[in-house]
Formats: sequence, structure tokens, C-alpha cells
Amino acid sequence: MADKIKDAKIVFVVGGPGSGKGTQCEKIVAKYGYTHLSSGDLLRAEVASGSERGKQLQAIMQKGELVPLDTVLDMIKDAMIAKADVSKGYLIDGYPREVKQGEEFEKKIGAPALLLYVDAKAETMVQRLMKRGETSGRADDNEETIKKRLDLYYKATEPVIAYYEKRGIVRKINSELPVDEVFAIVVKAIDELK
Ligand SMILES: Nc1nc2c(ncn2[C@@H]2O[C@H](COP(=O)(O)OP(=O)(O)OP(=O)(O)O)[C@@H](O)[C@H]2O)c(=O)[nH]1
Ligand SMILES: Nc1ccn([C@@H]2O[C@H](COP(=O)(O)OP(=O)(O)O)[C@@H](O)[C@H]2O)c(=O)n1
Ligand SMILES: [Mg+2]
Repeated sequence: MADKIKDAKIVFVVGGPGSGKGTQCEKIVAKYGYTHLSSGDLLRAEVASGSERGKQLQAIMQKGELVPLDTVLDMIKDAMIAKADVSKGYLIDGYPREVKQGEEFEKKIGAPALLLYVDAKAETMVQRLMKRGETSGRADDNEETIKKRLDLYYKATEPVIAYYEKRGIVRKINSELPVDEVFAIVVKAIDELK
């Protein structure tokens, strides 16, 4: 099973909260048929299941902190294996959140071929999340938690980008532009993979 995954293309999608990772991933799925795995969505599904583990996760996410590394990685790995027969590639959205998460992913699953760095200004991200919060029902789309998620992003996640830049696989995407213009840049980066 793990062998099958090794042959598939793995794309990390990294960017601040509300930068537009999920929006671009949806468009990539429509055009390229990749499998989209949002680590945040996987965690929210566990919370929604009402399990004991979900309750613990909910408390951490509501504070804007990171859940234990093994929890997220196991969820991603299981979801990848479930799609191994049909997947042309994987979009791993919102992961790695810290360099250690990237290292563990590579040990247990495989190396990414590309890292899409979805970049927007802090001000833009806050605005988008406050707007999304009006309808998203996400417990972490509130002013206080957004601030914590942003702080953690700059502290823990930005170093991830520097780490993969050394390998030459980072493509920076300016997500201040309208969605379709952002996607045009994304398409170029993905087409380079072929
Ligand atoms: N103007 C503009 N708005 C965008 C763009 N991308 C996303 N948005 C809006 O910004 C909000 C957040 O976008 P998401 O795609 O959910 O962001 P995300 O990076 O997945 O955020 P998290 O799930 O919090 O990690 C959404 O409500 C989108 O409508 C963009 O390229 N341009
Ligand atoms: N790899 C990950 C992904 C998400 N999470 C948790 O899940 C929350 C929501 O993740 P998300 O990717 O949907 O949203 P953003 O924080 O990027 O806006 C984060 O704030 C973390 O608490 C995590 O701990 N580790
Ligand atoms: Mg998202």
C-alpha cells in the first residue's frame, strides 16, 4: 500500500489561515482530478463524529493551537491509503504546520514534489476569516482565535517554507489577486510537474 502512494505526486499546500488554500485546492481538483486532503477538514470530521478524541481535538482547535503531530499524520495517511488506487496526485492542504510535521510525513509516507505557498497579507487573511466566520460555523473563525492562528503561522509554519525552499520545490502564489488570477499561477506551477 505504502508503495502505491510513493509513486503518486504529493503537493503540500501551505499558507496562513484564510489565505485561500481550500479555494485553490477545489479548483485544482476540478482541473487535474487530484485527491484533496485538508488536514483541518479531517480534524473537523473527527470532532463532528462526537468521539472522545474529537472532543479533545475540538478544545485544541478552538484555542488555535496545533493538535498532536501523530494524530494529524495518521489521519492523512489513512485517507491517502483509502484513495491509493485511484489517485493521480495528492493535495495535502494545511500541512505541514511545523518543520517536524514535514519530517515525519516524509519518514512515514514520502517526499513532496511541490510546495504551493499561498501568500496573502495578514490584514487580508483576517478580513477574509471574519467574513467567512459570518456563515462558516467554524468555532475558530472568531477574532481571538484568528489572532492566535496567525501568530502560530508566522512562528511555526513560515519556517516550513524556508526548509523546502532549500530543495527548490516552493512556488509562491500571490493570493491577493482575484481567485481566477491566483489559479492561473497555480496552474503554471502544477503543469511544471509533468
Ligand atoms: N478575493 C479573494 N478572496 C479569496 C481568495 N481565496 C479565498 N478567498 C476567500 O477567503 C476565504 C478563506 O478562503 P479559504 O479557501 O477557506 O482559506 P484557507 O486557506 O483554506 O483557510 P483555512 O481553512 O482557515 O486554512 C473564503 O471565504 C474565500 O471566499 C482569493 O484568491 N481572492
Ligand atoms: N496540520 C494541522 C492542521 C490543522 N490543525 C488544527 O486545525 C485548525 C484548523 O486548521 P485549518 O487548516 O482548517 O485552518 P487554518 O488554521 O489554516 O485557518 C488549526 O488551527 C489547528 O488547531 C493542526 O493542529 N495541525
Ligand atoms: Mg481551509
